[in-house]
Amino acid sequence: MSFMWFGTTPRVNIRDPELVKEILSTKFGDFEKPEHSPAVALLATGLAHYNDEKWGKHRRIINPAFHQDKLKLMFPAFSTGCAELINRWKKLVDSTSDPCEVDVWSEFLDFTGNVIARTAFGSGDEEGRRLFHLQREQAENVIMHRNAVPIPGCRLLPTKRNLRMREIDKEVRGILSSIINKKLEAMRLGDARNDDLVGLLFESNIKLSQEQNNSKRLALTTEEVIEECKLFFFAGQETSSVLLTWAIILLSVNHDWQSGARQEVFQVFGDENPYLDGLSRLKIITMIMYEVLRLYPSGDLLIRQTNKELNIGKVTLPPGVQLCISLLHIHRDPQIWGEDAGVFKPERFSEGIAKASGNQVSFFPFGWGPRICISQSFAIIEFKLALAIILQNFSFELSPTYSHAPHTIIALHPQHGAQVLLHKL
Ligand code: HEM
Repeated sequence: MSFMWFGTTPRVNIRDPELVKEILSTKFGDFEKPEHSPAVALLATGLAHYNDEKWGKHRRIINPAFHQDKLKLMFPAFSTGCAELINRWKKLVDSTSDPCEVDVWSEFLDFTGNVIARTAFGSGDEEGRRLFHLQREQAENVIMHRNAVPIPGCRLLPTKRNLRMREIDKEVRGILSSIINKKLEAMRLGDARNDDLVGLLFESNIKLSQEQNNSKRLALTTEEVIEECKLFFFAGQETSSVLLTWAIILLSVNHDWQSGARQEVFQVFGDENPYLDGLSRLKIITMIMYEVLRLYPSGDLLIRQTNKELNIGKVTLPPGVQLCISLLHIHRDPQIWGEDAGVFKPERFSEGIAKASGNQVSFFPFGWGPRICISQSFAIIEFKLALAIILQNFSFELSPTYSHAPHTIIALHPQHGAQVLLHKL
């Protein structure tokens, strides 16, 4: 445990798996996620109203969106997104020379954004696509905001960027309100689909209201549903695109693993389009995914803030202290993973996560405990499907223009892009 200051906030760095377990599994109310800065809040404040005090044990009932049966309904949206990606890459290779250089980072941002747009609002929904572009622009503005020299009150000034951020927020809210109202009307007429996120949110919202004294009032207000939808864009796009990006980079330099994974995909699916049930039979791809998430966890830092005086290990902390859990440090700690902790070795996971991590909380790319990622299954299916289809259609190697510079801006990005050379199979 080490101490530091973050501005005026005291911070404690946590590296010990036992303490990680203690902090992440502590019952609701002892810790909260710290509030977002106002700039990030414009992008998504959903996390703020995952307020434990307000939602208590019901907090997760509003998010059943990614249960296995619901994922089946969403699978066509994943497949359509993948087909579009592959067709675009094929055209690119055909229109240039083979091999063709592609920056997979920006490609995967588009892909995961499209998947979220479809799974959130229904296939081919233009409003979903518009939202995705607006939220993407908003994310870029937030990043520039975070990189700017912090001058107190500067966010309130009517600068070009500040005005644009508010304009985007207004348009996003307008589109989401219209989608939500259309859904409500469809539900009233008994004509609502429940295979997209908004439909599922409403379904669980009504269920929760019924559980709460059979009240007719919906548990979530429209405003809260709007924030929920914004959060899904924010939480679901960057993380998944980062995972696919690092996987392609690592497989570009580990050709034996790339060929092994391709062989496995052909064994399970042949030339057929991958289907949901078959994805769970992809053992090598699962090992690769875990090893990528170990070395390049999409979100590399989890933060909690003490709500009251608490004993953490042997130390008593006052309220208001931030606890920073660095996934990067723990995932790469040689004392836990051995001297080759920094080396890509998917075989570590050949007997599962518990064996690889020595039965301790030393591998937790999706978080751990009560606030674990609600969309873990969604993200895993999206990853396996996309990688399987890419491997069926292309081989790839690192481009000479690629320079390895992982850096954290919200998620662990490749700073200068992720250029690879694609060969059509
Ligand atoms: C590779 C993909 C992903 C990774 C590595 C990932 C990782 C994480 C982690 C580490 C947390 C816990 C944060 C904490 O404890 O402070 C989290 C929470 C969350 N994730 Fe994901 N995530 C991924 C994909 C997604 C997707 C696709 C969505 C939505 C469609 C999503 C929605 C959320 C939400 C809403 C939370 C907040 C849960 C809460 O606070 O209770 N994530 N994710």
